[in-house]
Formats: sequence, C-alpha cells, structure tokens
Amino acid sequence: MSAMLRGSNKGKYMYDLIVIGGGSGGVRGSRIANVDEETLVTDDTKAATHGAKVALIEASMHHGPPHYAAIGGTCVNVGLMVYGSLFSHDLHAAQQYGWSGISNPTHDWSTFMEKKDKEISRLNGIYGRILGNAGVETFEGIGRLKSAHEVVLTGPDGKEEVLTTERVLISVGGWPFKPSIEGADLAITSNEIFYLKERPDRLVVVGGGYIAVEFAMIMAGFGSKVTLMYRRDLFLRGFDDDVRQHLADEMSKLDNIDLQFNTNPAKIEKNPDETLKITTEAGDEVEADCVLMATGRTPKTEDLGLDLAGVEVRKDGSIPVDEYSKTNVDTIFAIGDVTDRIQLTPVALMEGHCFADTVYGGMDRKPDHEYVPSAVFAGKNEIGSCGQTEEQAVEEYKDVTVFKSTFKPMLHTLTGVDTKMLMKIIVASESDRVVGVHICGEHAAEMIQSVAIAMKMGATKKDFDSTVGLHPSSAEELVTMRSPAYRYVDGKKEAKL
Ligand SMILES: Cc1cc2nc3c(=O)[nH]c(=O)nc-3n(C[C@H](O)[C@H](O)[C@H](O)COP(=O)(O)OP(=O)(O)OC[C@H]3O[C@@H](n4cnc5c(N)ncnc54)[C@H](O)[C@@H]3O)c2cc1C
Ligand SMILES: NC(=O)c1ccc[n+]([C@@H]2O[C@H](COP(=O)([O-])OP(=O)(O)OC[C@H]3O[C@@H](n4cnc5c(N)ncnc54)[C@H](O)[C@@H]3O)[C@@H](O)[C@H]2O)c1
Repeated sequence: MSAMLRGSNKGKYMYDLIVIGGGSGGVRGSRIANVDEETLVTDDTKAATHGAKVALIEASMHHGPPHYAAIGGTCVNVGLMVYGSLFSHDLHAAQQYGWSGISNPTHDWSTFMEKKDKEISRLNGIYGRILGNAGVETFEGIGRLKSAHEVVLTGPDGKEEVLTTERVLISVGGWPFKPSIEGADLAITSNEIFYLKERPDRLVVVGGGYIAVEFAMIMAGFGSKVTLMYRRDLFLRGFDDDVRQHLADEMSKLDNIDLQFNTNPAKIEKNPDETLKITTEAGDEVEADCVLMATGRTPKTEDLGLDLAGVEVRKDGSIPVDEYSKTNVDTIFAIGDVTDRIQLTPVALMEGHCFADTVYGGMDRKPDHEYVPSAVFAGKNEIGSCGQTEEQAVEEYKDVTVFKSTFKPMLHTLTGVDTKMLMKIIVASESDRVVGVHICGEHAAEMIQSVAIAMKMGATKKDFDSTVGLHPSSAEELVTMRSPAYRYVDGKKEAKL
C-alpha cells in the first residue's frame, strides 16, 4: 500500500481520523497517528509524530459494569488474578523448604478485589492521560457510523453529536458469547468474574478455550472447587496435542478440579437456597455456587452502523480486512479482536501501530502474524507456545523431526508435589529450522517470549544445540534435547529412528 498523505483532510472534516474503541488496539493506533511536535509532552509519546488530528471514542473511561472493558483494555485483570492465585502453591512449597508460620494460610477475597480494582482504575487514568498528552481528543460514549465519514457519538447522558472524519479506525473488540441453554442468564462470563463480591466455593466452568482453562486454574488456586465442562474430547483446540494432553493430565492430579470432557450443560436452575443446579446433556447433575460460561467471544459490531458506511461484515460479526487492516471501504480500517485474526493484546497493539505508521507515518508496515508467542496462564502448569503444532508442521513440511522431554522441575524435588513439565521442539528436517516450540509448566510464558525471538530470526535446531544451557533452570532443557523422539518422513511417522 502506498503511504497516504499526512493529515490530508485540510479542514474538510472535523478530524483526520476517528477511532471507535479505546482498548489495546485503539489507544495505540490513535496515539501513534496523532501528535505533532508541539503536543509532545512525555517520553512515551516521542515516537508518535505522525501529525494527524485524531479523536477517540471509548464507551467507558472506568472499568467495570456495564461496559466492563474501558480505556486501555482490561487484560491486566487476568494477570493480577493469576499472580494472586499462585501463592497457594508457593506457600505450600515454602513449608517443604523449611519455612514455618504459614501452615494455615487464608485468603481475603475482598481485600484482593479492592486492590485489583484500584490498580485497574490507576491504569485507566494513565491511558487517559497518555492520550491527552499525545493530543488525542478523547470522548466518553458510544460511537456508531452514520456514513463512511460521519460518526454519531452518544455520550453517557444520551446526547448525540455527529463528528465528521476523513478516516475511521474500528477497534471495538469483542463481547462474551453465551449459548442459549435454559437458565443461561444465571451464568456469568469473564466480564463479571472480575467483579465477584465473594469467591464461589463451587464453580462450574463451561468451555475449553483460553478463558475456561485459565479461570478454572485461577479459581482453583484461590481454593474453589472447580468442575470444567468441555463438549469435546480434549480442551484447547489449536494447541499442540501433546501439550493439551499433558495439561489435562496435570490438572487431573489436582484435588479441587474435576475435568469433565464430552460434557455440555443442558440447563441451569436456581435452588431455593440461591445455589445453582447444572444438568448436563447426558442428564447428570452438578451443584454449584456459580457458573462461568467461557464459550467464546463475538465481535462487537452489531450496532456499529457498518452497513450505513458500506463495510462488509462476516456472518460471525467479524470485519474482513486486507494485510494493512483496511476494510472493503478505502477510508475505513479495523484492528484487534474485531477482525478475528489473532486475539491477543500485543497483536492488537502491533496492528494499531502498523496502521498509524503506514497511513500517517509514510511507512509501509504490515502487521506480521508469524511466530506470535502465546500463553495460557494455567496456574503452575501454564502453556507457552510459538509456531506450529506437530500436526501443522507435518502438513506443511512432510519431513519433520520432533524432540520431546518430560521432567520433574527441580523446585519440586523437595516439595513432594507430583508434577511434570513438558517441552517440545518441532523441526522442519530439511532446513533444520525450529518451526514450533511448546512448553507446559512453571514460567512457560516467560520462556517462550525469548524463544520467539530466536524463532523469528530463523533459528535452526543446530543453533539451539550450540547455545550453552543455563543451570540450574528448567529452560536449559530447551538447548539440551539432543535425541529426537521420532521423525516424519514424507508425512508418515517413523516408528524407529
Ligand atoms: C478474560 C480475558 C483475558 C485475556 N487475557 C489475555 C492475555 O493474558 N494476553 C493477551 O495477549 N490477550 C488476552 N486477552 C485478549 C485481549 O484482551 C484482546 O485480544 C485485546 O484486548 C484486543 O484489543 P482490541 O483493541 O481489539 O479490543 P479491546 O481491548 O477489547 O478494546 C475494545 C474497546 O472498545 C470499546 N468499545 C466497544 N464498542 C464501542 C463503541 N461502539 N463505541 C465506543 N467504544 C466501544 C470497549 O469499551 C473497549 O474498551 C484476554 C481477553 C479476555 C476477554
Ligand atoms: N492468555 C491469553 O493470552 C488469553 C487469555 C484469555 C483470552 N485470550 C484471547 O481471547 C480469545 C477468546 O477466548 P475464549 O476462551 O473466550 O475463546 P476460545 O475461542 O478460545 O474458546 C471458546 C470455547 O468455548 C467452546 N464453545 C463455543 N461455543 C460453545 C457452545 N455453544 N457450547 C459449549 N461450548 C462452546 C469452544 O469449543 C471453545 O472451547 C482467545 O481466542 C484468546 O485469543 C487470550
């Protein structure tokens, strides 16, 4: 795409760009597109010198009901909940190493929620200030397209205003989807779980994606008894099969998690004492205090007026875009979860940044979705993953070598905790390039970020082998796996090496 003119609107419209949605992608896109030298205030805005006149419309400047997401996005909620939930494991481990005075630890949910909310509010404020410093005009309210160059802003007081703009960037994200089973309204979603007044003693989680697995482990870490219902054989579809199975095996070892695969709820009812009864499609009953539906997210495009602007929308509500995040309308762009590419915060940031650099910065920057690392924060058994699964690699390269290692992390040689870590390296045999790395175990997320750099640079297995390990660490296993577990030749798994 040829670079467009900076601030080319020349007074025809009120703004060069209106951004609808101020989460991860929208804040980044607007901040980078905006800012001329005169409004540069902090170091944080120094990179942003593209000079467009930008307005950003965000439904809420403060997290929580009814919009839940707010300026800057609320992803950090999960991070804090994960950290909070891990202490139960750490406190147990500490005692096995001789620490005392912590034999009967208790957790105060309301103290934790209060501190978490305070931190998220602080972040909301920071994002508001960053935008202000960058010179982005920020409006609280709902944005809706009236035409390709007009956006209706409905403020918190219900008042409507029409803003005109040369271009629009849509970054409205998604909203949790609940299947329409009987009593679904009694279930909460990931929106509400961040605001529970009390920790449920018994939680049923429905679904088998990131959110289902993470919240099953988070709430179990805090002490809830969790039943995870997933409609198919094994959760986390799309992840490497060995990693999925390894995590399922590890979760099955935990006393307070009951994994129920091939199980789906048929109805949810309220008992006279306000607790809930979940009846599965097979007719089994489970009693719980709370049901979390983690059954996917739907792009938030329903009332966005996309039809009035002529923007194409897929059946599932997502917006198709080209490699520069442009929709079928030349002046309308979309980034982040609403486009249904990879739904991760850093990906939305990258897409927003590339958009601004290309359209207002005179650069030619396409977001690069290859070797994007991801993590599932499943307690002490988190997954860190980058690149292809074994199945995908065999499909693409036919000749593939697989290295695998399962071992007990050194920490647990003294704790007595029955847990294992899995590491897997997938290599395209002909080029020796490492095309997939999958880790399940403590600190997997931290490890995979560094591995992703090597993979992005095209590292071969030989490069991994020639790197000296760091001892003692679990990560050193990544550079000491010398013997392949098995190979594929011409797409067929070889029984013997
Ligand atoms: C529970 C949960 C945990 C997650 N954990 C992680 C994680 O650990 N790591 C990770 O990388 N990703 C995580 N994600 C995914 C990540 O949050 C998204 O990929 C990312 O936020 C997408 O950014 P976005 O800009 O597209 O949308 P969002 O960040 O969702 O922002 C959209 C914004 O638009 C606003 N909005 C919507 N409609 C309108 C409108 N009409 N007018 C005005 N404003 C509007 C919303 O209020 C919201 O603030 C998680 C998601 C969820 C739900
Ligand atoms: N750690 C992270 O980076 C992180 C954490 C949370 C979310 N996310 C992002 O957010 C996105 C959304 O997460 P998610 O967990 O909501 O979605 P998901 O697509 O990962 O999982 C949805 C799950 O719900 C199940 N499901 C769908 N419809 C159902 C139905 N009618 N009945 C029963 N089950 C049904 C699916 O089989 C799937 O297992 C993810 O794709 C991910 O990119 C990332």
